Amino acid sequence: MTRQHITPELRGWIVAQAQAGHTPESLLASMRSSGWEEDAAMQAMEDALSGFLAEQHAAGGPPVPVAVPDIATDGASNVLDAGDREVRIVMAMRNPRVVVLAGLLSDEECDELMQLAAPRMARSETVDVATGGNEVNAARTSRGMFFERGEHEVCRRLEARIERLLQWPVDHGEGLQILHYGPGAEYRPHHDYFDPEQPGSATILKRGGQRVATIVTYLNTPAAGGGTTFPDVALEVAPQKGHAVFFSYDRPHPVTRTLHGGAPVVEGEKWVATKWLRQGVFR
Ligand SMILES: O=C(O)CCC(=O)C(=O)O
Ligand SMILES: [Fe+2]
Repeated sequence: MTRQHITPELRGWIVAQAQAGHTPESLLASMRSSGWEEDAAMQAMEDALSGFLAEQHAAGGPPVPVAVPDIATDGASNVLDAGDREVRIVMAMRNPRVVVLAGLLSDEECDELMQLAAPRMARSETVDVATGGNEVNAARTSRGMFFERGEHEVCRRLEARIERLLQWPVDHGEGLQILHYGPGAEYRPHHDYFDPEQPGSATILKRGGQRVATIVTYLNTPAAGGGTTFPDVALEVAPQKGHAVFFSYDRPHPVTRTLHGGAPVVEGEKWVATKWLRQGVFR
């Protein structure tokens, strides 16, 4: 394939078409009909759009999007093969990308994770973006702990299912985090990615790069409250034992509309297992 030169006019046209919501397929068809070869047209589209996004970023716009894990939800079936278990799609939305799954864990597996975590629970800390260390945070009144990746058989099972459903290597994930919320406890809305503007982020990002997706699995069903909220899109996911909510963010920026939180538990308690997926290998 010869790489054809993209004139500024063509580049402008490609960007304008994409912004107007035309699909890559229709752009490709237009370029093919004006004599472009398919491979060259695809390359030109990619060059034009990535060049445009890089300029936007340089001009203070959002960072350039990266590839993120996803769950295939456009097939005819709402049943997914997680390897050793079938998992069902409860709901899926595109922007932000949010998918709710049923049956990611069995009741017994949920119980086992809570039991294994219980003796190790401490007041939750969040990563201190100013220093790269950990801090206790008033916006997060849960208690929590981290398992090492693959620390127990039940962790390995969950990690293998997630790897298979997301087509994202196990070693691109952090260890499971278990959180426990008592009555009134909450996790106020936040983003899970690391803010590149913060001085501590560079240190954090050396280990595995950015977080690009989250999967929160509910280990029990709270008596009342404790939903996972997405305030940008007024969505609330009801916590149910064994269900999980997946969401992805292709850049560390609010344009991803992935602001989310754990609403206060009104009655009873709430246990979750959170898995964060990274861009690269997390060691
Ligand atoms: O508890 C929830 O519903 C959300 C947990 C969460 O946002 C997190 O662990 O990052
Ligand atoms: Fe979160």
